Amino acid sequence: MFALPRFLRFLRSRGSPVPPRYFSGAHGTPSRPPYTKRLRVLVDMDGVIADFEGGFLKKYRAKYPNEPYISLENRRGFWVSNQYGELRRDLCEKAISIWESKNFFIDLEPLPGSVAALKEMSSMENTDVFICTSPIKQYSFCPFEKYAWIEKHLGWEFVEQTILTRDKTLVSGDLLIDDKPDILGVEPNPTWEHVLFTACHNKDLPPCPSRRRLLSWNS
Ligand SMILES: Cc1cn([C@H]2C[C@H](OP(=O)(O)O)[C@@H](CO)O2)c(=O)[nH]c1=O
Ligand SMILES: [Mg+2]
Repeated sequence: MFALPRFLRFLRSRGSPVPPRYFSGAHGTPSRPPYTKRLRVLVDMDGVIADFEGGFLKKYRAKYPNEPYISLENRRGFWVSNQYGELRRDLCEKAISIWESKNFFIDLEPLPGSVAALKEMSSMENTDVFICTSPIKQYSFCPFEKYAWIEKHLGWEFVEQTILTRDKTLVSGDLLIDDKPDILGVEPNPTWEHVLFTACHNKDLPPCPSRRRLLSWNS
């Protein structure tokens, strides 16, 4: 399990220079002097840099003060609406109404240390950082608010580095830092290695020796 400083050292070791013959452009001309392979890091948004779970619970409790709720400590399973539906069937729809509402995504707080960590990673030599996030299917507000959130908290440069997709397996990269335990799509062999970001809903999953975990953005 990585804490941030060790993770950053790991990134630096992955972004090491390689001989020119592996990375040349058309007709043997160097593609990007000084002949380095750049490390491409894809960073998920909700549950990794934006506090989806905390923002959900706050708005759910404000909208439904008399309904039961699940504390972050007791959250299990990726999909919030599934666990609320198990608590009581009609709570599934009530949960969905929260993230389908205007201002849900723009109002999310950044997760501690995430903004500084993204800026640090993107300033590292030979490292390209992209935000790779899935919008919800009800698209009235979410896609716009995700871009607006990124500009607000990370700056305009990161809007340029943003990929919105419902299928992350189609995006090429070296690493994907994501809180979802299973990232599936049409591509059975994505190019990236999935680093699981620890969140309230996945903290109790049994350790998986073949998958790295990043504990948090704080050292
Ligand atoms: C419905 C739901 C969505 N999400 C997030 C994940 C996706 O964003 P991201 O790819 O940035 O993690 C987005 C659409 O599903 O909403 C949750 O994290 N939990 C949920 O229960
Ligand atoms: Mg996520």
